[in-house]
Amino acid sequence: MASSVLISDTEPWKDLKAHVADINKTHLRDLMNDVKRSQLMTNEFDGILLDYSRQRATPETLEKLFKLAEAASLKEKINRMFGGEHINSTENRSVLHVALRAPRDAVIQSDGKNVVPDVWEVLDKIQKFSESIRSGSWVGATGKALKDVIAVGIGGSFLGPLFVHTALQTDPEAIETARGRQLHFLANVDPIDVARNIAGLNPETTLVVVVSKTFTTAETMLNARTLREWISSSLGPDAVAKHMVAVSTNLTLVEKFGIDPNNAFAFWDWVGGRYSVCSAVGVLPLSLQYGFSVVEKFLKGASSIDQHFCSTPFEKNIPVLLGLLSLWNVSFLGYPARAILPYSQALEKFAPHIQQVSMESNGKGVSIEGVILPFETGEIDFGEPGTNGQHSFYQLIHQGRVIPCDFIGVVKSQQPVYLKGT
Ligand SMILES: O=P(O)(O)OC[C@H]1O[C@H](O)[C@H](O)[C@@H](O)[C@@H]1O
Repeated sequence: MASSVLISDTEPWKDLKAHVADINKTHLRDLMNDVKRSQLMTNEFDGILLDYSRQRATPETLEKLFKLAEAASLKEKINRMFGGEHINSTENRSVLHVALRAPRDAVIQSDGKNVVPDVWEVLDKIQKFSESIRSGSWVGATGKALKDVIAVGIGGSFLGPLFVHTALQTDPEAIETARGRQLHFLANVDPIDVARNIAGLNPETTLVVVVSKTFTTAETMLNARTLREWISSSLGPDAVAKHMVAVSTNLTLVEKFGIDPNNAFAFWDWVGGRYSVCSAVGVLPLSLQYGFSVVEKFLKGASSIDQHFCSTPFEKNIPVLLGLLSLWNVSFLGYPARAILPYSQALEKFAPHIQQVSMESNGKGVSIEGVILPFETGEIDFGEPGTNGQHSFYQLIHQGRVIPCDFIGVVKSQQPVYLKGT
């Protein structure tokens, strides 16, 4: 497809537009009676089962969506991303968050350089540093071990790490490795958030991690200055070196702020802030709380789905299927919202994380060439764990508007409780 042609001007798009009328004649009840269709519309990878049989779509819809993906050169675009090409055209940068979780021996190039050794240099540094804090070999200004951590950051420097922390909190292995430690997140510029975070904490035993890709974000810098004052007014200005570290791509500003560059953990401009949870942004605070080996498992899981996304044919490719179905719902069927409904309290912060990842990326009013789009894009994501949401907004979903829902179930709970006789 020539880059100046809008996707909505292609034949596969027009074909899907016409197909909407066919789907409008069907009822989900009848679609679900078609056993073969239901079997076709499931897919499994690495313990994840995707069942999309309850979408308002048929195998024919899928065929048409795959043709649209072809017209959009989706496969080539995926290859270009993994190949380190500058697909972030507005900033002229590679988009390589996948390199953050690549195995040590992988080769991923950006601007003619393999970036994987740089990634592992920082991961090794995090492992060493977090072990020294956790073991008590690194102590604070008054000689006490640092058992509590406040991670200061907002947006992508907050939501991903908070999501993973919330998910790990009730994992049996992570409970053991986090014993005696606390991890807090300070994001809001409202001083109430500072007050809540430091309540009950002692600066003598607290480590502050300032997390900011740019190191200029107003909220984060104000909160960082507030905590610097909290530490230095209680322990003296020299204590800052022992009690504050940073994660950033802007190491010059980190040093200017007064943090020892040896205690700064780098990442790179080819990591979009909202996709940075697998960089030091997430790995440092989470390793301090749970130990590096627990966090490494998270990186391995992310790497596994990267491989799946990169190499699996679209018919079986879970991220591609989810993306195409979202496009179908939003831009063809006209459903603007999507509810994310995990039936697991551990996934409580999943919807806010996806909100940023999806809504800060998609839903633009113009094409990548700046041409105004004649159709709606991007979904409004919201969600709550079930069953809480059932007693709140499900009423509207049942009886009011049509809202496509992603139900997420877990087969084996982190915390199984079986009450006899129920
Ligand atoms: O990590 P920082 O540079 O402090 O940025 C924090 C956030 O700032 C802005 O809101 C950007 O739109 C977000 O994508 C980013 O995550």
